[in-house]
Amino acid sequence: EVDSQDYCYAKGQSCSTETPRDEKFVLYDVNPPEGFNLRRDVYMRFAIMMSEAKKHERRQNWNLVLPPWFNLYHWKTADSNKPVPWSMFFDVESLKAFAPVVELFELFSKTKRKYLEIDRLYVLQNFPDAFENGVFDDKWEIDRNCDYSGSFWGYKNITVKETICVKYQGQISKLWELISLHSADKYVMFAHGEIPLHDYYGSKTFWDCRKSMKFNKNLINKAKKFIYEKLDCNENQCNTYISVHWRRQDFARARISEVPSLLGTAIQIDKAIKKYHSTIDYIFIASDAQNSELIQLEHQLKHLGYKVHFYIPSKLDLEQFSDGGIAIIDQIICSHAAYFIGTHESTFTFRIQEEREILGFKSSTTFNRLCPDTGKCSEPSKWTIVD
Ligand SMILES: C[C@@H]1O[C@H](OP(=O)(O)OP(=O)(O)OC[C@H]2O[C@@H](n3cnc4c(=O)[nH]c(N)nc43)[C@H](O)[C@@H]2O)[C@@H](O)[C@H](O)[C@@H]1O
Repeated sequence: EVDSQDYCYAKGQSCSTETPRDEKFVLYDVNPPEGFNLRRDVYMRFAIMMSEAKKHERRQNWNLVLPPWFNLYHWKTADSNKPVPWSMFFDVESLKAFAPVVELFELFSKTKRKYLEIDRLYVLQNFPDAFENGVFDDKWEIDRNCDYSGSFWGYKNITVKETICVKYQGQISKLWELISLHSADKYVMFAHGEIPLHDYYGSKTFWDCRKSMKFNKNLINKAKKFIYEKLDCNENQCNTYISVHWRRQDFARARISEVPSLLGTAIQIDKAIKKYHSTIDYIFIASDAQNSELIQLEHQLKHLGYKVHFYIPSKLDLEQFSDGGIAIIDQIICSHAAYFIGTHESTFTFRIQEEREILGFKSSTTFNRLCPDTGKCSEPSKWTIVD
């Protein structure tokens, strides 16, 4: 470990309180089955908490460690048992301009440590009854010492001094109350980071943080090249194509009251185009569907006179970008379309909608959903940008 005294003397300074030794770190992890796009929202909760901390004198030395992408349930193609840094998907300099974040590997290189011992790991858990006495209060309660079944993103050289289970509900800023229980702690981790909620969802700070989540340049370039070559557009707001996020797999099996059949999807896309943009004949479809379903949908839409495009990664693209990068490229292409139709309650769709708000599209071109073939179809929630 770099000794902060040596650091100060080497620089010929007297040691102020702001030395590397004083830097403290919050780490967090998310429930393993949660997907990529919910995890992006969990990051925002922590990033906003850490950025707000800069306003408090006693919290200014806290940093957030970006949890590597590791073993994601939906990512089956690439080598998913290697921890992937955030720079693969995001512009980390842009994240840093919003909040004090470091990649996990940077933590090792920064301190020249070979191992990391976390002072305290809080395993967050839900209260059995969130609405005790009919009200949802923000509260936490230390439960007991307990075990953690996570694997620290595959890092064998991370250990913990003490693991504590805590029932927790409410705003994320209350985590400071837990942190302050042991003021000498330098490395504090929260497991089940998805449990604390945003302090203010949809606020200006929320959107500032969201805007800072710029994608990795290679992914943007790949998506823009596709848009230019296949969808004939070189602008931020394209008027040459309509995009659809067609979430299938578990949604098609377990949410049949909320999603359309294959034929129903083609009919709805056709209707939406006729209603809003009758001159457009390019359709871009992002989907997690099986190839056989994509071929059938393409066939239906071609039959109705449309030119259908999918982004199909080459083997090299897959190796270079991995499943996560391919999903982002799909999202970027959807974001620039004249009109977007998403899947109800898919976080993949939500992130595209946010991107379109940032790009300045009219909300009426963004908050549209595929409906079930029959039965009720509620309006999608509209989370519009606050500048
Ligand atoms: C009901 C919940 O839904 C949640 O999914 P939902 O919010 O849509 O969105 P995600 O949490 O991102 O999970 C879906 C994953 O499936 C892939 N995927 C989905 N749609 C597309 C697409 O259009 N293109 C590409 N390339 N990949 C796609 C992608 O790997 C993505 O991370 C799940 O994470 C939860 O486990 C649970 O199933």
